[in-house]
Amino acid sequence: MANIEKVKVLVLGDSGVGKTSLTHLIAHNEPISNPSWTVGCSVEVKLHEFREGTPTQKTYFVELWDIGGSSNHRSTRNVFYNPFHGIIFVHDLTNRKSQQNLKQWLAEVMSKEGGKGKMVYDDFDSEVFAGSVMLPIIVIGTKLDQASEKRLKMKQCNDIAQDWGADSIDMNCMDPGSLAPGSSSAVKLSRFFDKVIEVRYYKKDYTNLPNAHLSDKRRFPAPLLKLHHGD
Ligand SMILES: Nc1nc2c(ncn2[C@@H]2O[C@H](COP(=O)(O)OP(=O)(O)OP(=O)(O)O)[C@@H](O)[C@H]2O)c(=O)[nH]1
Repeated sequence: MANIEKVKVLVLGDSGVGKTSLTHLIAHNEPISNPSWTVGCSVEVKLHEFREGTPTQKTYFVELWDIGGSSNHRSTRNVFYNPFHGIIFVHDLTNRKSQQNLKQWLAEVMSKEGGKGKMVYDDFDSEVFAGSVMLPIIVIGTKLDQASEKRLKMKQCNDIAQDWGADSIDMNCMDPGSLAPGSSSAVKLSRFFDKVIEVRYYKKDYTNLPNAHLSDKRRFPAPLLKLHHGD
């Protein structure tokens, strides 16, 4: 176990959207009955089989950094942000505002004062790789069990994941079957973690990896965020 390499994934979204519930389900394969309000940050670890079922299969640790969503802690939580290798954006399907607020979460996590200067963020551009920092993301909508048909239709018309070109999952975090092995949600999540690991550990050889073409959305549905340094 000592030699297992790890990646760090941030879990971001408004307070109460279900980040702790989601993180627990991913890490333990079972729902949490009574999640407490996250103060600061809590970290869960998942063992992930990278490129499962292929000759190059390898085990990695995925650290899931569940960041407390309360706006009271906005000014201090940036200590948890860097460095990280991917982001799970979480919103509540019964609360449209929580989806819109993900833009602010994106801006918050990408703005870093000091050090190398203030970072700015571009629109998501899944076609751009070279010469930039690459960041895999995925958007997860929670409380599917409580969302009305009307709300889900509205979301389809105004879907932030689509706007960003990101992959997305809608799910009930209280249902242990939501991420059942082989389900489309589990496959999407597994591919997202694969992507995080590839960008983190295989970046130099990325263009030489088999099937490592952004246009191949079946293999790499998670988009990449292009970052650059601004003034
Ligand atoms: N029915 C239902 N309830 C959910 C779901 N996900 C989370 N909840 C409930 O929503 C409430 C808030 O969930 P948390 O996981 O604590 O939310 P959080 O985003 O971690 O909140 P903060 O710690 O304040 O940032 C809890 O009562 C959960 O049981 C879901 O998919 N379905």
